[in-house]
Amino acid sequence: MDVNDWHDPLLITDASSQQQQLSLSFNKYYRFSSSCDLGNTVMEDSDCCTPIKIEGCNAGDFKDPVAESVINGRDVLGFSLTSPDLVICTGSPDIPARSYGDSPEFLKGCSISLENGIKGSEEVQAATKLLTDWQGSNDEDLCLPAHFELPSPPVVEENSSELSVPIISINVGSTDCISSESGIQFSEDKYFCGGNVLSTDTRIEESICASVYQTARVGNFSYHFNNISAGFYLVDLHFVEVVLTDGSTGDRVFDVYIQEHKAISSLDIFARVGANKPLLISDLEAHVDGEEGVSIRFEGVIGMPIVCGISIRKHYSKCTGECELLEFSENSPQRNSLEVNGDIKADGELQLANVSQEKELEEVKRQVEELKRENELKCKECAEACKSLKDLQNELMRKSMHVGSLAFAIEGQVKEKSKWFSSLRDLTRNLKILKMDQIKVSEEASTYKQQFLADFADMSSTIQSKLKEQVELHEDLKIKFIKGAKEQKELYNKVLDLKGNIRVFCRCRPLNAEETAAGASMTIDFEAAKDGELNVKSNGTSKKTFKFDAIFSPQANQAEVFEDTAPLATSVLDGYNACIFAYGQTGTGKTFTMEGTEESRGVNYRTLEELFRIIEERKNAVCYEISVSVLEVYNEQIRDLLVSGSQQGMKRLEIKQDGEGMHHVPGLVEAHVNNMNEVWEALRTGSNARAVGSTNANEHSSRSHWFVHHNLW
Ligand SMILES: Nc1ncnc2c1ncn2[C@@H]1O[C@H](COP(=O)(O)OP(=O)(O)OP(=O)(O)O)[C@@H](O)[C@H]1O
Repeated sequence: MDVNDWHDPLLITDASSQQQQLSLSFNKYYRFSSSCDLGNTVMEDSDCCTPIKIEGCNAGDFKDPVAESVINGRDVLGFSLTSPDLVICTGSPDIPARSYGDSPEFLKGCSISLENGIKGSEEVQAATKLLTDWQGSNDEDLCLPAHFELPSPPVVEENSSELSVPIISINVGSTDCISSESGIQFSEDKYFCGGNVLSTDTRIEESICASVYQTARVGNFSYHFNNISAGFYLVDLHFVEVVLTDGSTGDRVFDVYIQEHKAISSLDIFARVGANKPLLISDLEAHVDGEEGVSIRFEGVIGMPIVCGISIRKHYSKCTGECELLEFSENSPQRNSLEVNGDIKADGELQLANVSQEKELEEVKRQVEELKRENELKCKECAEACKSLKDLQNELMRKSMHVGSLAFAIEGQVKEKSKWFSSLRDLTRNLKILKMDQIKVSEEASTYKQQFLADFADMSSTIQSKLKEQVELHEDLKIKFIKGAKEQKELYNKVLDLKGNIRVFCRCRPLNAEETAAGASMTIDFEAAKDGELNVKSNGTSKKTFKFDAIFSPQANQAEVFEDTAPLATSVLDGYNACIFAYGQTGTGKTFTMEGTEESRGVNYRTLEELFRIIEERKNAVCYEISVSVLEVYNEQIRDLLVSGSQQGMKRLEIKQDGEGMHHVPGLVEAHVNNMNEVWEALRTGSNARAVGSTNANEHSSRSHWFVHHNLW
């Protein structure tokens, strides 16, 4: 805002808001551009979305209140927020802009009226009006109130007896001299400067002289009567509105200046008497000092001035006053004039009148001083009021901005809410659909359940009968299986019996490095050994023949050797006793054949593997418990190899024979095993406890007989 941009009274109103309306009236206001920057918000014309009412202007005067910055000579300010509050600012229709000017000093004349119930004090308003009038008169000195507010001009009766005979009367706009019914002579139009002549056929019959009102002068013009001598005069002006007869109030408004002092302010003939009605404004004072004559100037405010007749009369009462003041100046023209008038008063009376007038003058001066002080006081009050107005205005702006932002926020919330409502509605609808589906599904489920229960009962009875059949079949099969297995076992063992209870195999190890180095060679004919006959050759001829169940050549591996002993594992699990042992000279390969190496396991390990495989295979039918005992016969003594070294020899072990002819060693440790690892652990414990030594034929020769006994239950 620019503080210097003070203007006409300002009215702020919000015609659209349903809320409390706020209207402010100022004698001045800040001028904004059509785009107002308020804080961070730039309000453009296009932002004006609120219907706007500008008080004091006709609705059709303009469409865009901001774009129309001047209406009928008044400045108009408009701005609007998108908030529901406010805001429109316009110039007051009552006071013309040019009456005030743009002076910042006019701040003193600020008056405030808050139409929402807050009003400025009457004193402030009165002072404001007074100041306004003073400023409007453009007179720095105090003037009579009649100068700044036009009093209702008298509509003089045409036959008024108070009117004295004019010294000059002009029939304005006419070249004819006419005489009125009252005898006044209106001469032809002269003494004018500017304007145009207007004539009409309309006769204003009710006037003192209808012909006077049939011609007129229109425009900005003036009259100068320079043949009038010094003195006091009264001027009568004849008006009639014969042109804008269909117009309205405010179509033609003008001022009249006599001797360049405003004598009539904002005269609106139509407003006073309407159209085609005579209007006589009389007794307008004119004082002629010297040879200047009388000048009358007409100046338009709205439209062009118009006048039909002018009369100038002598102001006798003023002339009398002059004579009173000039009583001792015997040779003066004034005295002569007073003498002519024959109205000179006695000396005493004149002195009394003089004293009385001096007192009146003093009183008037005192009142003027008092009014000046009061004026200053009121000005201060006005300044304070204006400051609070400014604060209020700022507060109002701030509130408006706040309201605007709240409105935005609310709008956002409302949108969000409506979105949520619509989502909720959709969800509710979906929920209803789902509930209906659920009911439908429940009904179907109930139907299916009943159907299923019925079917289930049928199926259950069917299954039970089938199961019963299967159980019976199973039992039958089981009996048959057991029977078959028994038969198979018997047949199998019969086969073993047929093969012989004791079977002897011969395995020949390959020549070792020493033997090869010593030039030794094989003396066995292994081609012939395929049939179980072992020929020992000497010097190329067969020297002796041995018969075995099978003969394994040096090329036979551990798996081939185990193949012929594997069936014994099945026999053992079928309840037969079996014994596998190796016999032979030292270094011939007994340990290798029975134990083997980690890479090439021997008969022991492989037989145990086979045992546990069959146990796993039969676990659903038979439950086996396995224990392992390891003993050594060394120097014709029995040693328990699963007993720790410190306990060795504490108990003497012997081989006993029971009543059934079975041999056993009472007190021998039996280690219960569940898998191959536990068995192998027991065997390794026993192996480590064996008595070993070296012989000429074997570096790690076993010096004992080692038995591994497996008990099965
Ligand atoms: N079939 C074979 N193939 C290869 N090497 C073998 C074979 N049989 C035995 N050997 C080797 O011969 C050597 C002697 O074998 P092993 O210790 O088994 O004889 P042994 O009969 O147990 O001797 P001892 O009665 O003195 O304990 C070992 O080094 C062994 O690896």
